[in-house]
Amino acid sequence: MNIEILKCHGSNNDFVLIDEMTGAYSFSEEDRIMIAKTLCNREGIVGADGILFVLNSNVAEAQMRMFNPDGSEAEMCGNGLRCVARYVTEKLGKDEVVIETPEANLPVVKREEMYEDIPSFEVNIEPVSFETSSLPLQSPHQIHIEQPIPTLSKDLTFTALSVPNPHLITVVPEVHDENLSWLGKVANQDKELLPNGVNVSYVQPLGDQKIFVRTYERGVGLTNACGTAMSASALTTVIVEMNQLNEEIFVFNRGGFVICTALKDGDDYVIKLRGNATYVYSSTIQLDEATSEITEVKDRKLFEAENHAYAKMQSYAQEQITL
Ligand SMILES: N[C@@H](CCC[C@H](N)C(=O)O)C(=O)O
Repeated sequence: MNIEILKCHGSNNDFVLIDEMTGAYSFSEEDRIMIAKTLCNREGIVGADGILFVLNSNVAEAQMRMFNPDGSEAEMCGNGLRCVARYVTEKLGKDEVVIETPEANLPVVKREEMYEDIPSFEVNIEPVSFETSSLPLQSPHQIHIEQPIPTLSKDLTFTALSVPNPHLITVVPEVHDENLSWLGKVANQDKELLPNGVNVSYVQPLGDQKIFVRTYERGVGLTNACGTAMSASALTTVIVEMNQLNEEIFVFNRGGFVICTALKDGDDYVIKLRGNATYVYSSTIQLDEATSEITEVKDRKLFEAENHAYAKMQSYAQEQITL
């Protein structure tokens, strides 16, 4: 099969976007899983942290389905949603649209550039739940905020929340990649504790309304950034009174930065996630269904100017982390 792909990223959390609205595809669920495993493979020709399938919707301007490199489908993807937001708004010539996702129809809007020449979008991250049953997490607590999980760590405390994909957040004085990687693997192997797996994040405070977040993503491993994890982390720092509700929180990561604002509407929280949506290249690939191998890549078009602009933003972000 021939598939037109758009390689894109949010905070260097990179995706392959496939437009099923205009492309004459008729993918089965098995096809989508195979496509995710094949195209995300870092040892293959493309390599990515996930696939964004953009489909028609009966209730919104478009629908997003996100698949991890292991072929599992996620309830939500914050960085990916910004890329889909850009793709759909540009395609329809609008500044804001609603995107259907597995658990919510979410408003997305084009915003002023957060850095020179960086296309920037804001998306809603919701529904948010602190009920342990929403992840689910096997816990003696109905709400698990800054509590230990003895099978994961003797020293750390964790906050569990779904946004609506599942997250465990732990605030640490310093981020150690090896520890996080170990913790992420153990948490995702323990199906009694976390039957649906979990995204695990370390949050390092950097000052007033400023944090650094590193995430082990379910179905992927350590990534440069995870939009839902940064949103869940920002909200967690508000809940533990480290940062302020209704105020912008600058969230730095390995691939750049985003701006999160946690809001409360009655009893419900919602997080606004603002950040880049950058196109890397587009091309057409030929995928052999029998062998699941990419046999040809053609018409590769690199988005040189915006990649150059993003490199500048990333250098700025890395400077902020080390200040
Ligand atoms: N990188 C994404 C989250 C992708 C899904 C995640 N790995 C999961 O399985 O929940 C983001 O930007 O939110």
